[in-house]
Amino acid sequence: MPILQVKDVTKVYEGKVTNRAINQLSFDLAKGEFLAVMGPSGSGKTTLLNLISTIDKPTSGDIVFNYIKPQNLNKTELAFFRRRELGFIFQDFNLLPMLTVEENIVLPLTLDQQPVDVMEERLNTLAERLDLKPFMNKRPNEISGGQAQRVAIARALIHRPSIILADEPTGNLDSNNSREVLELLSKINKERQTTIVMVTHDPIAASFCDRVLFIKDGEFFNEIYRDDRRQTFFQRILNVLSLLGGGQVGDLSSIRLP
Ligand SMILES: Nc1ncnc2c1ncn2[C@@H]1O[C@H](COP(=O)(O)OP(=O)(O)OP(=O)(O)O)[C@@H](O)[C@H]1O
Repeated sequence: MPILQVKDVTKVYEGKVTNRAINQLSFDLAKGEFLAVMGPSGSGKTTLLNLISTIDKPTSGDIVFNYIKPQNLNKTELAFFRRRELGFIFQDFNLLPMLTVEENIVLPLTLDQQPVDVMEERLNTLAERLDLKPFMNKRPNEISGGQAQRVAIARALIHRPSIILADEPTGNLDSNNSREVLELLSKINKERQTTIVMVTHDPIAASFCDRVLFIKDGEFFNEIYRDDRRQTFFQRILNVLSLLGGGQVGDLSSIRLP
C-alpha cells in the first residue's frame, strides 16, 4: 500500500476565466520515497503541493494518505491530521522571528501539547544531527540562510510526520548551502525512511531524489527513476526538461556534479 495515492485529481480555479490548474493527475508515492516534482512555471506544482498538504481541496478525484482521505475530515480533524502527519519546508524558511531557534523547532510539539521531556529529547537529538547546537538561543535574523533552512528542517521533522512537503527548499540559498540542505534531506530520507515530496525548478536539486515527476499544464508529462549515478540521473533530468521546454538546459548540460 503506497503512503500517498493521487487518483485522477483535477483542480479547477473558478473566476472570470476558469483555470484547470491540475487535470486528471494520478500517481502513487511509496513509503520512504524522495520524489521531486518539476514543470515549467504555471504548470501546477504549487497547486499540487497545496492539494497534497490539504491546504486546498481537489475539484474531483481523490487524495489518500495511508487509508485516510483528508477531504472527508472536518475542520478540527483536518487540523489534527496536518499537525501530526505532515511536515513543511518552505523556500523562505517561514521561521517565527520573535522566537529563538529552539522555540521555532519545538513549535509543532508545543502546539500538540506534548510533554516537556519528549520535546527536550527530540530537540537534543535533532540539534545534534543537524548541527544546530551553537545557534539554539539565537533568533532567525541572527543566523545565515543555510542555518535557517536547517532549523526549518528540524521543525519539519520534530513531530515525526509521515510525509515532508518541501516547496523550493533551496530557492533562497547559494549553491554551497543548497548542497548542504539537499545532502541533509537525502541523509534523513535514507537513514529514517522519511518520505519527502519536493517541488523544485533546479535539476541539481532534483538529482538528489529517487524519482522525478514532470508535469505540464497540470497534466502528467513524464517520470524518471534514479537507478544509476547522480550525474547520469542529472543528465536524464535535463533531457526531459529540454523536451518540456522553457528552461536554460543548454547552460547546465556541461555541469559536473560534485
Ligand atoms: N488561487 C488561484 N486562483 C486562480 N488561479 C490560480 C490560483 N493559484 C494558481 N492558479 C493558476 O493555476 C495555474 C498553476 O499555478 P501554480 O502556482 O500551481 O503553478 P507552478 O507550477 O507552481 O508555478 P511556478 O513554478 O511559477 O511557481 C497557473 O495558471 C496559475 O495562474
